[in-house]
Amino acid sequence: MTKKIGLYWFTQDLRIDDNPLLQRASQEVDMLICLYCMPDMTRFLTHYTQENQFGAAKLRFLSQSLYDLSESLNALGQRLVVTTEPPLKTLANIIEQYPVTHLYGDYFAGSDERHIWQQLEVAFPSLVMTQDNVHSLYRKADLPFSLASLPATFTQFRKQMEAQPQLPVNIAPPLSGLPKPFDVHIENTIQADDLAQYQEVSDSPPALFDGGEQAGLAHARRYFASSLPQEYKQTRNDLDGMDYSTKLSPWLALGCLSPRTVLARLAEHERQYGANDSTYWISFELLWREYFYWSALKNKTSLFQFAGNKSSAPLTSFYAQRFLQWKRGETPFPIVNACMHQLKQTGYMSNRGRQIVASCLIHELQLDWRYGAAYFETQLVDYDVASNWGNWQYLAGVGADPRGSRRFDLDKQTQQYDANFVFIDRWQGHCTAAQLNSVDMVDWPICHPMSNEESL
Ligand SMILES: Cc1cc2nc3c(=O)[nH]c(=O)nc-3n(C[C@H](O)[C@H](O)[C@H](O)COP(=O)(O)OP(=O)(O)OC[C@H]3O[C@@H](n4cnc5c(N)ncnc54)[C@H](O)[C@@H]3O)c2cc1C
Repeated sequence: MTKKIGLYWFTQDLRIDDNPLLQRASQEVDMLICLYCMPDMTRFLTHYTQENQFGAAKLRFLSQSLYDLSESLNALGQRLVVTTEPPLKTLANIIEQYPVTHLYGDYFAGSDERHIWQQLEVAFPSLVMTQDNVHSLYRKADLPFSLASLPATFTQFRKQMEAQPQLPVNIAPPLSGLPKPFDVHIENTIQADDLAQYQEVSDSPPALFDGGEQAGLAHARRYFASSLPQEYKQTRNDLDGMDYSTKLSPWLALGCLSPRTVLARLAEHERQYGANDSTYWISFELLWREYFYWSALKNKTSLFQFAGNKSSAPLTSFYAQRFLQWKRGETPFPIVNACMHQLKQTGYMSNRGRQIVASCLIHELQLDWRYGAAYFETQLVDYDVASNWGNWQYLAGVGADPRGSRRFDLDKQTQQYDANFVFIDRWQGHCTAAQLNSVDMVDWPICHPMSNEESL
């Protein structure tokens, strides 16, 4: 009998625990290839961000996560192949050159991955291709509506999901082993030792997060064993520190942690400490993540379009200088600068901070929101296509917000969240020379009046 050879394409599902798709592959095929293709700075990203590489914290977290996955796969008798070659070319080459019978992949929220999947479906009609929801809390069959009738707002979505008799938090049983690896020759692979070396980027500050499933599980265990979730709702809008919010997003974003596992830990916490408004609010935020995920699947490429899912685009222009100031944290707004420095150095920014800097880019700097979203994509350790682009659209008034765009008063935000400038001082937000325009409407350099000291 001919052997069944499977190819598992890892993307944002870098884990063994609660991975129903890997579970399925382990039952269906005799041999398996486990593949991950490193993300690259696409032309789109380079164009929108004027950057040519990802942030150091993001790369470190990713490589740690891949190293951890590779170790876990080894322990189950498997091997992870990591390549810098693009996914479509790599997948197509493997399927053409080797007797691959089955292909497995997550239900990707990203349109690039979905496009690749569709191209493979057309090119290899006899290949058995299986997708499952590894990244999300729900599976498609759990939704009480079809994707086409996904509610237009988060509140409607949440109400319908919460009205379900019981949240379907079925965690896949642990894997006891995996089919043997099938040997393939792939160009430009990265060895596990090199992934380990990636972890130490010499000139970057100490990392906030350790990548990988083991670190993610340990973090979730620690967080939910503490009393922190009891006051989450009161603290979640803080700007700095590790304890004011769950800090689960980096592991959730790369799929090192399953959202179902997080909900199970939350339920354990509630049994031990009691449920309150704050513990409920953690599941509320996870529902936001879920809403953005299903919206991305429904809205497809409009997630990246200027007008989003509206009929007309916002009125903006492009000011290269302003965008550069925003990225570098050199705007006239100290709180924005502090947040942007924090992002650059750590790969992380609080939810409040993200709302503040996005509002600044959209309203004060009057830039196209996609420049901001793309820059976040290159820097965030917890970058998630659906949550990132969905939140940006929401704030720009072209997404799922029934209220239209949201402008944050930056002075008020500073008074409310950093009245004593502790955060601004720590992240060096004061930028004395900052001004928005360096040239006037006919490109003539603007001379600002000299200060008293300079004029003496
Ligand atoms: C402009 C902008 C861009 C963003 N980009 C991303 C992104 O790329 N990846 C990402 O995971 N989150 C993104 N968020 C959402 C949110 O800021 C982060 O999830 C949160 O700050 C992560 O920290 P935490 O895990 O401590 O969150 P917590 O406050 O502890 O929340 C728990 C979990 O709920 C989810 N969550 C919380 N808030 C949101 C939200 N607004 N939208 C979607 N999910 C949410 C996350 O999975 C988070 O880990 C963005 C928000 C804004 C305003």
